[in-house]
Amino acid sequence: ERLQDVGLIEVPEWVPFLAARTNCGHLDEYEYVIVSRNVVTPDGISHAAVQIKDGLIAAVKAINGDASRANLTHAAFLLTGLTKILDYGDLVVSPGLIDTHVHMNQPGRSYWEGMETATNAAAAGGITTVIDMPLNSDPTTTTVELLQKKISATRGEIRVDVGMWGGLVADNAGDHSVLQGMLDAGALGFKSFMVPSGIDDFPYVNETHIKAALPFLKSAGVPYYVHAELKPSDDSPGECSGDEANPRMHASWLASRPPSMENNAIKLLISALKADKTEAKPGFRIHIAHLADAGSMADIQAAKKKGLPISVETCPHYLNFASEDVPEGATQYKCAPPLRPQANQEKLWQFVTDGRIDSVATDHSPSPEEMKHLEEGDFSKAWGGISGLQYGLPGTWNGLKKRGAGPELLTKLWSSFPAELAGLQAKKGALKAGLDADIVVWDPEALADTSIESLQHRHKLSPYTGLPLHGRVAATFVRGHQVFSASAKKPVSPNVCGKPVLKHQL
Ligand SMILES: NC(=O)NC(NC(N)=O)C(=O)[O-]
Ligand SMILES: [Zn+2]
Ligand SMILES: [Zn+2]
Repeated sequence: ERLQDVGLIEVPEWVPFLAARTNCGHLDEYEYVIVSRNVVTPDGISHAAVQIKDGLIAAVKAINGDASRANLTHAAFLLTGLTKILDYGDLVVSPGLIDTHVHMNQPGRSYWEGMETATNAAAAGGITTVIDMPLNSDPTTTTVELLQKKISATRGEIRVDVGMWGGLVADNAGDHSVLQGMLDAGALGFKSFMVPSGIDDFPYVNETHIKAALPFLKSAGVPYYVHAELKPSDDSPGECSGDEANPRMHASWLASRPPSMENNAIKLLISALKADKTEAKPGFRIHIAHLADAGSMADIQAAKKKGLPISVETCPHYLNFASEDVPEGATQYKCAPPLRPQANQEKLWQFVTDGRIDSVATDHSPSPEEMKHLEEGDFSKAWGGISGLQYGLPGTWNGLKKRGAGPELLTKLWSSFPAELAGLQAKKGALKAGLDADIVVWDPEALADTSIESLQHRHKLSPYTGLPLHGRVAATFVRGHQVFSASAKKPVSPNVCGKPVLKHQL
């Protein structure tokens, strides 16, 4: 009888037969309905029933007529004939978030974070797919063999789906067979640094390397993710003076990484793009990681206007914290590029709300607390990286809400654009029939739980702790598996419901 049921549902041919018949997570059912008055569909927000079967979205059915709060369950039953109905009332039901910039640090540095704790945090934060950076695992992910090590490391660990970026470094930039090998093994695209990364086996690339790699990346039709900061030129201010020489002040760290470092790197990337005449296949773009300097937006915007394939992300920490407000010695706020002044932050918000910034990602880059040197509070010694994976949704929504934007913008920034960036759009990033049932249910009016008790990260030092941010996650579903439910006794399901997301399986 079940086999016949499967035949009734129209799903694309690539969907494996009986994909998710065994269930994982908090729910026993493999076929059920999620209903709410605020479902974010590609056509806007509506009263709708999302029908889920075998891990996929079988249908999204609009509820016409009486969709009063009390009638939702009944309306969903009439529309679908199913009796397992999760009625979320007025909560927002939207595509799960895709965090394209995460350092999980496994294999090799699981004591910095690890896949289990990272994906637990993702589940609690409404993130259904994490794309892992090729560093700070040890070894880094710069060859086929090393990528395979990382794919193997997911086994028995991951609570949400996990994709991987390959590392494009000085050694392999010109070796297209190595790069192609990583794509064949499942990498979704490549990541480079243009400054020292803090990890010895992840050397940064220069203009020559970038020019050597571009023809390959363009013809392969894969994204090139870049940490865009260039070392200051000889005539830049360099050493800081006066108060700023105090290494316990964030201002000292800020002064050592001026906006010109970002701007020079971005200019170099744009000129390399202009110079390269290889035809770009769809899927190729340069994606500027973690833009902190709002002043660089003019160059990015001009390049976009010329039709160059370039996009840009920022991170919740640049949107929520400003340099002036960082307490003395509070190295949990240290990241690169650094948090910039308040005036810059407001401009970033403007670019997020007007659509000029394409995506938001956490750049979760945690380390053991000792590496933050909190007792000395020395910004020059502390590991650069902010721990914020669990707070991507509230860290973005809180400011969107304040500025009058709706959940559709959150979905664009965190689900639909990231899916397209990583080439996942045939499977993820929207609530529509045939896609994976990756869903987050959240309360836009309630404050997120930012207590240490509910924090899933391995290390609990995070600048978000205790911050009042709107956007409380109620439930998270990965391919139909309910991996998080705020109302469950143990909200994060202990089951390993995630799968690696590999390019050849898309
Ligand atoms: N090695 C890192 O994790 N670096 C990261 N560190 C930050 N952002 O401070 C990054 O993405 O640049
Ligand atoms: Zn970076
Ligand atoms: Zn990063």
